[in-house]
Amino acid sequence: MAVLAGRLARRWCFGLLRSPTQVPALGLHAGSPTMRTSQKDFNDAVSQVKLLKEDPGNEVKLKLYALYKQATEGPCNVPKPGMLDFINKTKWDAWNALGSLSKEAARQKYVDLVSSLSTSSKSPSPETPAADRKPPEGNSLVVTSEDGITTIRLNRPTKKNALTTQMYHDIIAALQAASKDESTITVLTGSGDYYCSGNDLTNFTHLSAGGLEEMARSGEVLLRDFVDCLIDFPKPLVAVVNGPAVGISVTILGLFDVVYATDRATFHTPFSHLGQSPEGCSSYTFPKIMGSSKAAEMLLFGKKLTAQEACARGLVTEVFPDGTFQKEVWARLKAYSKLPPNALRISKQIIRKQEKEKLHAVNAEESSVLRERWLSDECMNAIASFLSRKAKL
Ligand SMILES: CCCCCCCCCCC/C=C/C(=O)SCCNC(=O)CCNC(=O)[C@H](O)C(C)(C)COP(=O)(O)OP(=O)(O)OC[C@H]1O[C@@H](n2cnc3c(N)ncnc32)[C@H](O)[C@@H]1OP(=O)(O)O
Repeated sequence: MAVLAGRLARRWCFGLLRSPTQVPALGLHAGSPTMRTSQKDFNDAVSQVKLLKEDPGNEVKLKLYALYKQATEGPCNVPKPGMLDFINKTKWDAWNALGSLSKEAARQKYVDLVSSLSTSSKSPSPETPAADRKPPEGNSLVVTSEDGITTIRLNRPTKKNALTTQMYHDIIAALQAASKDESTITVLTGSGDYYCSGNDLTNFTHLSAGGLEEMARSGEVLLRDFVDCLIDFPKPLVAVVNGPAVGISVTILGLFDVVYATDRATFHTPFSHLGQSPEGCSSYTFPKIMGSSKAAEMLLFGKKLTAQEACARGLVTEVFPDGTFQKEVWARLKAYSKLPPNALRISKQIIRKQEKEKLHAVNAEESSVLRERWLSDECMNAIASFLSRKAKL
């Protein structure tokens, strides 16, 4: 019963706002600085929300929800939902945060907010440069093969390429195909300004009938399969880090053969902030790559590294100026892809062979520890906090 995060979010915010039965008759007057907002203004704003051309995003939808409740029912007067009821708890928090704001003031704020959205969500004019338009969220993963290079591109730029559960499955499938195709080198990269913002935190809202325990169990299996696939990948694996990288997109870098980064990239793993623990074999590869105290600074305290710092620590192979990043990196990879594929394969095998067994054991342990973490109060509170946009990591 996995439900995509966006659809879920849309359903819970817009669903509530769309029901006409939820627009009861209010008193006629509310205040703007000089004029009062009428019931009609408010009702019109409620109708306008349904006609918005662009999804205004979860943060705005949450504000609209809270203001609507405050405007129609007054201060939050229902019991706080349980800790595991992420979505209703997030909504309750937003409504409750409005405190004793009067119905009139809430109505006014609602109307103002909708009016600002209606102005900003007008379709872009034909003159809008293509680069300023957001590409549609169609294929979250794009796989291409050219010049001896198979490229797996994370393609959810509006969500900073956060990894949905479907994307983990798709990456596994893409890696399996790439390991057998004609290409010499395989590349992982991102679309837009981010490389990847890590695990999509809304993955945690996809509760099946088995509840939280079942979600954590299937999360453990998926994580282990995903990382196993990287450990066993037989060809040179290159990360082309086109922007900031967070969480699992950073931890798995220790399993890549080469990591090229733009100087705009940053690297951080905010596991403690999220009540979680390291994965991607980073509990083993990071201390080995950069020494235990530097690894601890990243894995325990979530220290964010610049690309240059990550390079100095050995996590990144080379940093390129952002302006020439794509050109230089792809030119180099094209040259490397002309090397004899079998020699590359065999050399990689020799380099990695000694480690494989250890890496699989580390992966299994990290995944199992994470399963427990996902069920902890610390983790659940952190996810709820992200979903209610209280925290930016
Ligand atoms: C038990 C089930 C699990 C199943 C899967 C198992 C697989 C294994 C999991 C392994 C464990 C992995 C751990 C990690 O990766 S931990 C790291 C998780 N990532 C984060 O904590 C980053 C959270 N995001 C942010 O802090 C910021 O968004 C960021 C700094 C990345 C960017 O900030 P900025 O202000 O520039 O942009 P916005 O915040 O406005 O972001 C734009 C929209 O993108 C959405 N977004 C971004 N990152 C994520 C994310 N990680 N998950 C979900 N959504 C994300 C953000 O909400 C915005 O959306 P809206 O426009 O709709 O508001």
